Amino acid sequence: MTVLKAQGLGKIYSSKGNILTTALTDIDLEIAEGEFVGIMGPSGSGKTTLLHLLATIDRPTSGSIEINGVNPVGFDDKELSLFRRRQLGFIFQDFNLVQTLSIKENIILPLVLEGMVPEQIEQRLRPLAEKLQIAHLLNKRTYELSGGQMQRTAIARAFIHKPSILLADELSGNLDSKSAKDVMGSLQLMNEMDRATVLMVTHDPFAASYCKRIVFIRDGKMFMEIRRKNSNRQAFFQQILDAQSVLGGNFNDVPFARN
Ligand SMILES: Nc1ncnc2c1ncn2[C@@H]1O[C@H](COP(=O)(O)OP(=O)(O)OP(=O)(O)O)[C@@H](O)[C@H]1O
Repeated sequence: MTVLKAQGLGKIYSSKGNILTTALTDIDLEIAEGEFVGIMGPSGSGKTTLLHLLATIDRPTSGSIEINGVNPVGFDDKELSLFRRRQLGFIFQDFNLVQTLSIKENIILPLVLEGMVPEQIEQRLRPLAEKLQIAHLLNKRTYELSGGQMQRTAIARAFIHKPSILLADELSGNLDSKSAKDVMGSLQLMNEMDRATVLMVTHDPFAASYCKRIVFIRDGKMFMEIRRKNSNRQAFFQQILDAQSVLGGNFNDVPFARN
């Protein structure tokens, strides 16, 4: 089943003085249920723009987007935020957790907003927290957690309402290599065991090596796509590095030692 379908997506920004910047041109992207897709490309190639369009945070200049068969084009702001809250799960580089809430309160927030009863919330929370190895942290506050623990909390919050797709923006960007490994392993677990559909933007070839498919963009256009053939993540990591060298440009590379 197709979860996300983008056709002919284009984005032109106009800034002060009527200067136009073409950020994206004619992007087609289809993501099926259970896929784990990475978007990579040199700095300024349009990755964040693409993620914002797919997340319905920004509107395309041309083309269309369907999420779960729904094109949100005519939605007003209120309908759009409800659509986003129900259909999408977000994971950000800086975690975006609420500091005044406990870890548990942070995770269950999407269910509380939907008015779910406490027993049902608990039934959703427990197995998810255990799977992400944060069950022992539920009564703590965000400042008591490590970066990796905070990001696993953010994954739990993004997934607890069973969104159609998880959208992640540089989720390993603020993490040391051990935490990045744990967080990517957790995301992989959600993908493999719970069939979470994941789309992530990343600069980091190590994080990207957990994906099953990588879409490379350059100068706002689709450049190439590579797929992981088997469970050999190290081989895929090498394939990603090779693709980056073909692509050229500034990738803000991270040390390769992580592999
Ligand atoms: N709000 C904006 N107004 C005008 N131009 C913008 C805006 N946002 C992005 N751009 C331009 O659009 C192009 C694509 O930017 P985008 O941030 O999507 O790239 P990126 O691949 O995410 O880059 P990076 O890896 O450095 O974060 C760039 O030329 C950028 O300067």
